[in-house]
Amino acid sequence: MRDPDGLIARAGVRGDPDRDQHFLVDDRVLDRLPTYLTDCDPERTTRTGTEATTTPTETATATETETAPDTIDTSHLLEIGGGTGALTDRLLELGTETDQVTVVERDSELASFLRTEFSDEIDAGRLTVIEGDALEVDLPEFTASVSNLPYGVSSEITFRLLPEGRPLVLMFQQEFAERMVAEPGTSEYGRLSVSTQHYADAELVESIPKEAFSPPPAVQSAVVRLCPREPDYEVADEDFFLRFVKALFTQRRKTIRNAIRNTAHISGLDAPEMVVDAADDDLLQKRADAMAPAEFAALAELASDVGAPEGGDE
Ligand SMILES: C[S@@+](CC[C@H](N)C(=O)[O-])C[C@H]1O[C@@H](n2cnc3c(N)ncnc32)[C@H](O)[C@@H]1O
Repeated sequence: MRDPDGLIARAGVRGDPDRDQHFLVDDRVLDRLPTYLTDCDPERTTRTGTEATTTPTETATATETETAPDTIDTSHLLEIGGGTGALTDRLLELGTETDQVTVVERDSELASFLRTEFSDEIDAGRLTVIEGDALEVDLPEFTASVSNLPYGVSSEITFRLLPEGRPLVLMFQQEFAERMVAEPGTSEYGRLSVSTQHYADAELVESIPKEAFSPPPAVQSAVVRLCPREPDYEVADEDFFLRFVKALFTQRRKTIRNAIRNTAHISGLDAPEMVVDAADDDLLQKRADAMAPAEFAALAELASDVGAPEGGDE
């Protein structure tokens, strides 16, 4: 296993916080990160649409004809933000000789170092280094991702990965991680919680002190495990649902009744008053931060039916 301080020394770099460069230097944390993947239930990680099983009958049929996987598929791991390769090294160790890792790194000096440091693994076809912005490059068909994300774009990257329906173990700033996993009725609960949990079961599995990084970030970090699954509600128009949730949380201190009326320009609702007339009175008296995801979904379906949402910008 490569020593993280040795990698930084060989790369001849100092992490630049202005470019989201905080390299993990704690071996124990590096060792633990990939292990968190294994706690996702492989039988439930079927969110990518075509494979999803929705009824008991369909599930029974599927298990008769296919063998359900008993472990998470780590045959192609994706890492966003490779840095000097300390985590890349652990991900390569996790797989067999035929498994692959793809790492995306925006910094050309670091990408070049990764190509030199891991030339054997690249030659063996086990590692691909993509130099570029993780928000723009084409991503491979990965089976899972473990990444210490660049915090400046962690939200955008996460919502690029989540719809892919793969198990993810991602490092965030602590406060962001707490908002992702928050439950209704808490001060951390908001649009980020509902949007995240629409795609996956989200769990904060470990807080990481600043000293685990070089250079240390300004705030504590946290690891979130995201196990993909279908939500326990149905929405016909996912884009509208997410836009509607975003709209209602812009008025989190108002009742849902007033929030629906005040945010039609965000949600795209054509007839907000018709939605208010049709919705349940108890629900309309709630505030957004007390609404469970399934309640947002039911309201979004009603709004789709009676309020005629039009396309809008995310
Ligand atoms: C927090 S560091 C993690 C480095 C390494 N994985 C580790 O754990 O030590 C984030 C890395 O992402 C890179 N990065 C920053 N913005 C990026 C982007 N938009 N796309 C891809 N990589 C990015 C940085 O250069 C840095 O190497």
